[in-house]
Amino acid sequence: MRLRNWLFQNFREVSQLYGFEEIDFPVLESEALFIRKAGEEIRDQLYCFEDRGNRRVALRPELTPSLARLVIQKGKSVSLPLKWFAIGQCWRYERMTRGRRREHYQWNMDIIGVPNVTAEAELISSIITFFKRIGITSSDVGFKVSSRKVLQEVLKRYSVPENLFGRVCVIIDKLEKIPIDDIKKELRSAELSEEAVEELLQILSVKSLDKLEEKLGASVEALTELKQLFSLAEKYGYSEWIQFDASIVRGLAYYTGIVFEGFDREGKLRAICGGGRYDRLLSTFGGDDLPACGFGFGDAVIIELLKERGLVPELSPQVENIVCSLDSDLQGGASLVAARLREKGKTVDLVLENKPLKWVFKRAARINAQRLIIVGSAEWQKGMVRVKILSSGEQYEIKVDELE
Ligand SMILES: Nc1ccc(Br)nc1
Repeated sequence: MRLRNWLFQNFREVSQLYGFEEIDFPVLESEALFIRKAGEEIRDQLYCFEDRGNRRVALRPELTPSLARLVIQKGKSVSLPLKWFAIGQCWRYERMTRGRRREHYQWNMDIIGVPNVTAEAELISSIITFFKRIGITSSDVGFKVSSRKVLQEVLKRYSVPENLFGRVCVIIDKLEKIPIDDIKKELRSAELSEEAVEELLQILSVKSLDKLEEKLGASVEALTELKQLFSLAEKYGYSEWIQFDASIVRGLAYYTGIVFEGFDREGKLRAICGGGRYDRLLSTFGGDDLPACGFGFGDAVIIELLKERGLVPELSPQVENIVCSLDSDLQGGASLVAARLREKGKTVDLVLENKPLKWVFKRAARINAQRLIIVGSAEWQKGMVRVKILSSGEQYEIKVDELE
């Protein structure tokens, strides 16, 4: 819990550093919010059920659909751009045999109402700021960046219907996760011609913007946007963190433009975070479309990375005072001393039972108390208590009123 609080504190401080407002949504939503027909894993693993009102509901697997619903609900009552962040528990339903977690926490930052790539550049910058705060450098982690407009351009040239776009992206996202022949089979089952499949896989292997320009031509929007993003990255000073990689499409069907994911350069871990532009999501829920982009950053892989790099912080419990009485009829005195110290904002662990001093010293060490305050009858008669500084062993008597 201390490690989680430390992580979330950093999420929050970075979000506030970038001027984002915190929001939250219900963990339980209508199942319909997450029903998409693009064959996504997030759909297959939906933690859904029927509630006592016979409603189909689900524990949210991600936060973005709830954010979209909230933007629509707020409608004209909020002024754009919206810069919102949330840290929320998300769920999936997997068989326990897989031994994987069913719940995790995700930090999300989203910018609603900004159509140009300055929004994506800002989001990537915020994640890099987070990494730097916790000691992760560009030699530990990088970002693979691409745009789904690359795929869209290819599909258009092979007249693949628009409504297949999300599904094709979800299939492509499985590259390097399932055999290439299965990818080809799934693409063919999505009615892509043999030629379209080959051209698609060809373009996905492109690793430089120059090469992409050779393939697609300089005027293609995908290219101009990516060039803008890389030029902004240079101004932010984070060029060494990002690289173009056409194979990055991300596995969520609703992305429509720039997509990015944070990866560990040693290649041992799954993606650390990911996000992108989703300009068409609001209309899928009956709202008017607004330009939108955002990312999700889970609390699991980052902890594995910190462990790999020996960067997990030492977060021992810390309390300033432990207060005890030497006999049960002085328990009230101990409570009074504790109350006085707490009124002054001092943290106190009050021993609540009549325990021998040996037990108190053990507990003081376990909770890392700085000071032991003993209420004993002799001192109490004089309105005093005995104080022991646990690090130095120094001890002295002091009037209760002078305690601070
Ligand atoms: N979407 C999702 C939810 C929960 C976990 Br654990 N992983 C992914």
